[in-house]
Amino acid sequence: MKKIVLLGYMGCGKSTIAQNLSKITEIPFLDLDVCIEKKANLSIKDIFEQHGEIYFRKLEHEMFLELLQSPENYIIGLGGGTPCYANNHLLLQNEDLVSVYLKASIDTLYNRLVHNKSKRPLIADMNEEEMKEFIAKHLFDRSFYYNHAQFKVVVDDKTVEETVEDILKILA
Ligand SMILES: Nc1ncnc2c1ncn2[C@@H]1O[C@H](COP(=O)(O)OP(=O)(O)O)[C@@H](O)[C@H]1O
Ligand SMILES: O=C(O)C1=C[C@@H](OP(=O)(O)O)[C@@H](O)[C@H](O)C1
Ligand SMILES: [Mg+2]
Repeated sequence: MKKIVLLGYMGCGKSTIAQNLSKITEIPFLDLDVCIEKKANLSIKDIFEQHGEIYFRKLEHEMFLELLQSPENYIIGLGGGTPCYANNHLLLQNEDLVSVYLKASIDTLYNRLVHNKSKRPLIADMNEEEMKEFIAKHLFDRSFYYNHAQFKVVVDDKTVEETVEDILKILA
């Protein structure tokens, strides 16, 4: 059994899907953001506010390496930006793991994030119009990195259960 790494834009469902996949497979689940928060003893929002994004990206890279080097098996939910910094995208192609890009459209992401942005410092202060434009541009920039995943699952119009099913098929 290999480590399973879920990636994709903010709001695509990494944390939600990882948790549900964990229940079915009985493989423990770790959320990279939660691991960073525990280690830094600060919320993601406070890390950004007190130390800035570059410091966060350093912690994120270190924690990603630490989890990948652990001898135990995990389902790991990355942060939306994880593959896009510190050459983390190259780690997604490691044969010791299975990486899955949860691909969502701009509309899906916008609809999920619009009422769910306060803990996400990159979008927390944006109004609805700014957010839609930001997501569109940002997703375009980041797709290059997300496309380094070994597998892709389109999540638009799917229930949590349907997306989990799609990932189970990849793992079978
Ligand atoms: N079909 C679905 N799959 C995944 N998440 C969904 C779905 N429908 C609604 N949601 C909601 O979208 C949000 C996804 O957020 P989250 O799992 O934190 O994503 P990420 O970790 O990728 O940022 C959650 O609030 C979740 O309840
Ligand atoms: O896209 C990003 O750069 C970020 C996504 C967040 O994780 P989620 O994708 O789980 O919201 C979190 O790591 C941080 O706010 C930065
Ligand atoms: Mg998350």
